[in-house]
Amino acid sequence: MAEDLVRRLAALDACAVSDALDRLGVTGVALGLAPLTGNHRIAGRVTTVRLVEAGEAPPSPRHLGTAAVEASGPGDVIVVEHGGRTGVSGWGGILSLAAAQRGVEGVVVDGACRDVDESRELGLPVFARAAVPLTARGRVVEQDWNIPVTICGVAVAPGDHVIADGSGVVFLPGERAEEIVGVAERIAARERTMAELVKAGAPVSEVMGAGYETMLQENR
Ligand SMILES: O=C([O-])CC(=O)C(=O)O
Ligand SMILES: [Mg+2]
Repeated sequence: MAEDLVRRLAALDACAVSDALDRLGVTGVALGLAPLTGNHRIAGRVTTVRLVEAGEAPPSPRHLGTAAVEASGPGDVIVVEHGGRTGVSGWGGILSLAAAQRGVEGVVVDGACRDVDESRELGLPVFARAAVPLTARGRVVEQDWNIPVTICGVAVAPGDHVIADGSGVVFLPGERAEEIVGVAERIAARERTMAELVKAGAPVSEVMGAGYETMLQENR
């Protein structure tokens, strides 16, 4: 069931899901993140990590993110609350290697990451605010993982779903994911029909007429 939902979500894109959120009046678009490792689309269930400034949490005997990596696999996306920090990395290449080995779908960081070239070569998609060479060590630490976090102002909990592509990152609250995916599928189907009409020579002013302007207000 959960796997089926991830498969259906992965067949969509961030814009169709964003439109579904608009239609349903649900918050979930995380503004300010972009794919740093190439053109990817990822979708999956959320595993969370929260980072804080070193000194705000007891020193840890393990590097940030490692527990989340070891608990994750195919169908999972690791989501790192990094407070929007762009001056220090909240994710790196050895973490990406371990995540790729486990089949993790990708990583979302609300802040900067490093070793971007390594992650790209591994084919491990990383969405973040920026790239920076500065290590996390001595600067930020993991305060906790598998807990509710805030990503670009959006409340995100373990078990929520996420889709990310070249247009950005969109979260689907756990209890509404099925409903949101259903609405997004209908929006995507309608857009496919519109694209076919444009390819067949229909005027775009008609295809994207009043029906397009109001389609996110309709209750169907
Ligand atoms: O030290 C760090 O920030 C983490 C790092 O480079 C890696 O995971 O390769
Ligand atoms: Mg490294």
